[in-house]
Amino acid sequence: MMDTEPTDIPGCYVLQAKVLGDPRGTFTKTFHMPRFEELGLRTDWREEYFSTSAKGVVRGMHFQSPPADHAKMVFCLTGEVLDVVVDLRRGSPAFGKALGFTLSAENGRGLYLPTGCAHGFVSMRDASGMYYKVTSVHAPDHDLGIAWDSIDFDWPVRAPALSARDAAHPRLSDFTTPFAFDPEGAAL
Ligand SMILES: Cc1cn([C@H]2C[C@H](O)[C@@H](COP(=O)(O)OP(=O)(O)O[C@H]3O[C@H](C)C(=O)[C@H](O)[C@H]3O)O2)c(=O)[nH]c1=O
Repeated sequence: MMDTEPTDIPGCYVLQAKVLGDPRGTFTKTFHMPRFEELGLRTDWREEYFSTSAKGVVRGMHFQSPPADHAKMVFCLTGEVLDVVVDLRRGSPAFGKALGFTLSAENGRGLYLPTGCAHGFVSMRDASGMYYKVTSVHAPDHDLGIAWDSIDFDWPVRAPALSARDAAHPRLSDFTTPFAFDPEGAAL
């Protein structure tokens, strides 16, 4: 059954799924409504999607601005990524803090991000598949980002493959956050 590990960003948790193996391969459950409710995690998901990335690709750092902001959960279904989250919530004790977590099909680890955090990753192997659930539908006008290399994080790549959009995001130092930290809601 799913377990969570708190991180140094309030409301951001590592999700540890149980990877069940047998001679055919593996079975990993990434969402279970009663368990998520028991863990105090959101269950009001509105969209899910997945992407595949070649080795050395960076996607991020993305978020959706209010009123389309969302909580997000991600799992790496194939390959391996270094998943990165940065806290953009004014007043958070971890404001501006960036953390990285190795996610892979083998380790069954996912990440749960509350609203007000930006998300990205670098693919560490070819064809790394990332699966997402988010609590709001895609809103192109609110689908924003921060330059991947402007956060306080030591990426293992120096010249990654980026989309033109990701190459053009503002730097964190030039960004005025629309998010405020809510100590009551930190668990979500
Ligand atoms: C997110 C999204 C994208 N799109 C379209 C827009 C583009 O034509 C195409 C690829 O979009 P984008 O380059 O933004 O995809 P990623 O760079 O993988 O972005 C994702 O990866 C980062 C790391 C995240 O954390 C975000 O959840 C998500 O934005 O799909 C849609 O039609 N619906 C959607 O919900």
